[in-house]
Amino acid sequence: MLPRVALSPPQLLRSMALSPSRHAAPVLTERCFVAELAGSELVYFTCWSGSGPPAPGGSVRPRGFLPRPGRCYSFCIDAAQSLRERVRAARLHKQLQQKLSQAPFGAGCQVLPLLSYCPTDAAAAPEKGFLVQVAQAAPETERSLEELLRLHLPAPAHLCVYQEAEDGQLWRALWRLKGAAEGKERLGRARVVTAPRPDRHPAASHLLDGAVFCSREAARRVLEECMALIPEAKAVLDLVDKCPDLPKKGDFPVIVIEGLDATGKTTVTQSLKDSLNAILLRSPPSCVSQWRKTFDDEPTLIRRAFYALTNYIVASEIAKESTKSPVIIDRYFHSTAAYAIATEISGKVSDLPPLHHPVYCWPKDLLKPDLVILLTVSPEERIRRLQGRGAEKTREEAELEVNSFFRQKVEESYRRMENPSCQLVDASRSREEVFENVLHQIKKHFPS
Ligand SMILES: Nc1nc2c(ncn2[C@@H]2O[C@H](COP(=O)(O)OP(=O)(O)OP(=O)(O)O)[C@@H](O)[C@H]2O)c(=O)[nH]1
Ligand SMILES: Nc1ncnc2c1ncn2[C@@H]1O[C@H](COP(=O)(O)OP(=O)(O)O)[C@@H](O)[C@H]1O
Repeated sequence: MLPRVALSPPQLLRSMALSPSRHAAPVLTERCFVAELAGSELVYFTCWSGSGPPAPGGSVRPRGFLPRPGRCYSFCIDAAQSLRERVRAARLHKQLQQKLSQAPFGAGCQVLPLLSYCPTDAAAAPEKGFLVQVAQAAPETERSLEELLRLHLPAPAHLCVYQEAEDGQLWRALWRLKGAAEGKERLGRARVVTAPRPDRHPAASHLLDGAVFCSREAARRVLEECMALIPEAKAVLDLVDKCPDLPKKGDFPVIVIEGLDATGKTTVTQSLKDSLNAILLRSPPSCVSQWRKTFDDEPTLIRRAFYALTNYIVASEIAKESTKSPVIIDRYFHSTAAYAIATEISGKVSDLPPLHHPVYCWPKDLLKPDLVILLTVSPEERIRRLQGRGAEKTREEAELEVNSFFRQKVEESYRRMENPSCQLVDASRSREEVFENVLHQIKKHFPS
């Protein structure tokens, strides 16, 4: 069983918006929340226990929140401070996500990502949790949820229950779950109102070194913390530690081909290898393939640290090979960053961090290629090719297929990458035309 994560009552009471006294001027709670509803719609809300009308922006009941006549629950896992606690909290969140996708929660429950954040302090780490919408309020579902929290969260665990009152208002009750035998105690009740949409997605300021790693050391520290939990972490670190720091690129051209799966990277890179008499590398490299499934099943913090470190392993190969011949790479840092950003930033393209955000910048200690080409095809053409290829999909590839909003966020994140940015090539044409267009980009970049 995973270690427990401390949920201090003050953080919960703070999110309960217990105003100092019922007659004090009503204030919005310190904590606000954002949930990703179906269709990647984000709903921002907070709780209000003041007696007067809520402040502007906090007076409307958030829509799409509570299925009628159903019920809604939520809980968050405290944003731990130390890296060790962050690793354990991330794995606990992943474990709870898996439990909530199984019976007895499966069919009648919609489990939505929830983020709790402090609107007045962007530096305060957001807390990840879940909003569980239940189509038909049923005591056994509530009991199962309470049991899940009692089992995995530190005692006393806390659960928020949302209900519609006779006046049509949405109310949230905060319950402290004591031991199974002692039942539970209601700590307070507050109205749920919309919260002002922040200028930036609450997760944006915590992407760096939480999902997109901007240094080998930052990624390395995460896997070091995992060694006691994931045996393969040590094997990956041993490989990384054999790689020189800051390997230098050789004199031959280093060209990366990027793009969503089935855009034609494998086809183009193979043709480039033959026509340029180049060495073809891939990220992640084959030497870590056997551990990929293990890390693909881990939460973002750990999974992205793994992919980031594999880029440093490839970098040492690039340094070596580019002294002898041109090097073509199938995926590199831009794939790692684009998938991490699109996974961590809920909502749509408009919710991504703005252009020139540091998360789109190349890590200073990662060997930089001369040219990055992004293959783009229409969604329809991509699906056609995927079906034609019949390849086994990663979970993200499956997600790309069903969730066009996720795909659009990955694509847009690729396009926002800087230093180097991506040169776009329309890859929806014939293999020959696409190859000609890629060669044209390369000749433009390397005139001599
Ligand atoms: N290479 C790479 N893949 C990632 C990363 N993060 C997530 N992925 C997932 O891994 C899939 C691609 O894995 P690859 O090993 O490149 O397999 P592939 O056959 O080359 O993928 P495609 O050719 O694009 O279909 C992506 O579609 C993502 O679902 C990353 O940092 N690097
Ligand atoms: N320009 C193209 N036109 C039509 N089909 C293509 C083209 N390029 C690749 N394909 C086919 O599409 C599928 C995916 O191509 P692949 O090179 O494996 O993409 P990726 O490596 O990006 O996943 C393969 O079946 C491939 O034969």
